[in-house]
Amino acid sequence: MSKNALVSFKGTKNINTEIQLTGSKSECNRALIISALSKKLVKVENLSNAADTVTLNGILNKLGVEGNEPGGDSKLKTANSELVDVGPAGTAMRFLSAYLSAKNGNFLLTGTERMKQRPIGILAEALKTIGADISYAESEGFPPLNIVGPLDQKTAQVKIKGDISSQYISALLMIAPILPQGLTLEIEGELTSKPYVDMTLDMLAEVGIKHTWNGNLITIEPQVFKPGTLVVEPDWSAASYWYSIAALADEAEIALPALKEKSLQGDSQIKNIMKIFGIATTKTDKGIAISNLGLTLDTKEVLDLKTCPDLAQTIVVIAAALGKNMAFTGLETLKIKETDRIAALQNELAKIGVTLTEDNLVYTLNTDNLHFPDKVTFATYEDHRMAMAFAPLALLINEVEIEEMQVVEKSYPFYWEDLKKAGFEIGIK
Ligand SMILES: O=C(O)C1=C[C@@H](OP(=O)(O)O)[C@@H](O)[C@H](O)C1
Ligand SMILES: C=C(OP(=O)(O)O)C(=O)O
Repeated sequence: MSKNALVSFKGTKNINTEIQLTGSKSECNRALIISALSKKLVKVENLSNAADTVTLNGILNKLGVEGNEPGGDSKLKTANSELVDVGPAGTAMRFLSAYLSAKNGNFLLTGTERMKQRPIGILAEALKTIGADISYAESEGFPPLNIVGPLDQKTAQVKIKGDISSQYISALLMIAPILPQGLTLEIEGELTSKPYVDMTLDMLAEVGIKHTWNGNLITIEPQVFKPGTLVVEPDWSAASYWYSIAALADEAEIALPALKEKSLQGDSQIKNIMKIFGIATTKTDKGIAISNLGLTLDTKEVLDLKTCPDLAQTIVVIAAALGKNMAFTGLETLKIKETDRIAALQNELAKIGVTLTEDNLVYTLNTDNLHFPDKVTFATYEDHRMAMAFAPLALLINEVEIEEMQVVEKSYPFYWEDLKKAGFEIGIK
């Protein structure tokens, strides 16, 4: 049964703590797929306890690594398909669509009701062009998918739209080395969430997979994985909530061990963005430390979040709470994530008198009527990032109630324990 968190922070708002963040779910989910494709020649270290990673790991372990090579005519003729349920994990859905297409077997790939509304047609059609046997089990263009593998490669050249989700591109790039002809992806339109494609290519490079990227063409030839270990870094998207806590506190010194300034994760750019809100990041022997310098900058610039969509809720909520009428671009993909994150932000910010309005793809905050009631209950819409972005408001609101507190498990299961460690009181209703 779902429970709500009652979050408060009594006394002076000084935060002095050290938080050991879990591994990046994006890095983990790539590492797990790469490890399976390499038939376990590649090992993974520092696996995250994020539910999305636990789910993908469980699925891959159950499927085993036999039959991971396309090309033969080993298709299973059986009518019975194996059910593969990713729950709410977007990366697992997208990466497995490609992975299962290349694997010998007959699969029904599905997820939560929300997952069935998150588009997958661009990836499924690209896979079909390559030679995969995929059909839509319910609605055209959406999960669940019927997949009969292994694919019989027809072509190495495939066009793919870049502006809906980078996960489609990462999914294809990871299977490219094991395809008999490799792959050349021609990215059409603007590439959204580019750092996630860089992360995929960097992790492939770590295990010996070379690529070329010229203009909008990315090519990976057939290649073998080099044995090795992919060591997962802590999650920078999770770190963003500690920047938010630092920004809303009166004073803050927060150590985040093992976090790397130079990271494979694009969300590490939170360290630059948060300078606007007076948060300094320093490198330490153990990792990084963040502190509140007590001065915020007046920014008139429009902040483009196209390369870091998972930071959007964190940043929009901090700006709203600090009364900054900032403007943002690059938020187009937020509508197809765990929930329609634009609508969710609009609904919940209204509870503190803030509006977020769109004009020509520019989203502007109006905080002229910002106020903090004694208690506010925030809905989370089955979205971990709604819970984690709004809970820090307990530094400004006497009591914050976060509905369905367990949503955080998707990427950061120990979020509530870590808040307690930092001095927050967490009641459960
Ligand atoms: O590849 C990844 O690990 C991810 C890519 C991003 O999605 P989009 O490419 O759909 O923006 C991001 O929002 C998601 O949380 C993780
Ligand atoms: C969008 C997210 O995840 P996914 O697309 O993998 O479900 C997220 O973690 O914010």
